[in-house]
Amino acid sequence: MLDIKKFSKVYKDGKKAVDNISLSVENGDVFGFIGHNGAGKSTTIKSVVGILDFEEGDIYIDGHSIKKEPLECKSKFAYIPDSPELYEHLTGIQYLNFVADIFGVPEDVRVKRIKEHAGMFGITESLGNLISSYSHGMKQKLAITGAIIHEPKLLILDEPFVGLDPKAVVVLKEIMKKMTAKGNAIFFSTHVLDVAEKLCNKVAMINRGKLVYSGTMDEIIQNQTLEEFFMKELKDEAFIDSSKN
Ligand SMILES: Nc1ncnc2c1ncn2[C@@H]1O[C@H](COP(=O)(O)OP(=O)(O)OP(=O)(O)O)[C@@H](O)[C@H]1O
Repeated sequence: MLDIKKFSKVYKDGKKAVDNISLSVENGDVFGFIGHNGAGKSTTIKSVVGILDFEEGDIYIDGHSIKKEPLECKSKFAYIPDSPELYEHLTGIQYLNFVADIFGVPEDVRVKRIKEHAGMFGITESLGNLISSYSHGMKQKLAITGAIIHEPKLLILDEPFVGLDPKAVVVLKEIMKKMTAKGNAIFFSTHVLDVAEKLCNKVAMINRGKLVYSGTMDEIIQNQTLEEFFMKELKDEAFIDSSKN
């Protein structure tokens, strides 16, 4: 569903933020992308969704290259950034109908999905209000409701659990599980390792732009927690670095 192949990203100032990473997300996967601050997660995600361009490697969504066939790719996935920027002058329901129109979601289907997901998040009564009056968490809930209105084959999220209240975290986890049970895939970055451990069947860890692990969660947590694995990987890296000096 998502194939990242030998992808590197160098920013204009010469900073190599991501260095030759490859990974594959398959149908039905809940794939967690973990790493410390500045490791390269958002850079990778923004390149996957076509916001950032890049020279080295390629990224395929359902077999289409984001570089060469961006429109085909964009019809298959939905992306929720860490701080969604929505059209503040629209009401919640106008925004949801706008997204549903873009993706050609039939009236009866969109009504059903809005009722279900806005209801789960508890924002139904606010849908008639302007988005400019929403709190940060409400905007996130609306962005998620909009993103899944066309049942994307691939849902891409950058730090989805930050800023959500505990009930919304439970709801989002439920939505993610339901999506993947239908054979769709999810790729998301997170610092919340205990959620990733419980939710993800696969995980990749990036450290200073390089991939240090990509594989199944089961392999990692045979005799340690994901947090222990994460700390060990970072410690090993620090040891290798200091041994060079
Ligand atoms: N526009 C930019 N120009 C130059 N360097 C950048 C730019 N954006 C990010 N970087 C650098 O690229 C590296 C990776 O940043 P990125 O935002 O991808 O990290 P991240 O893993 O998402 O971090 P966080 O967990 O803090 O969100 C960092 O060293 C960062 O300073």
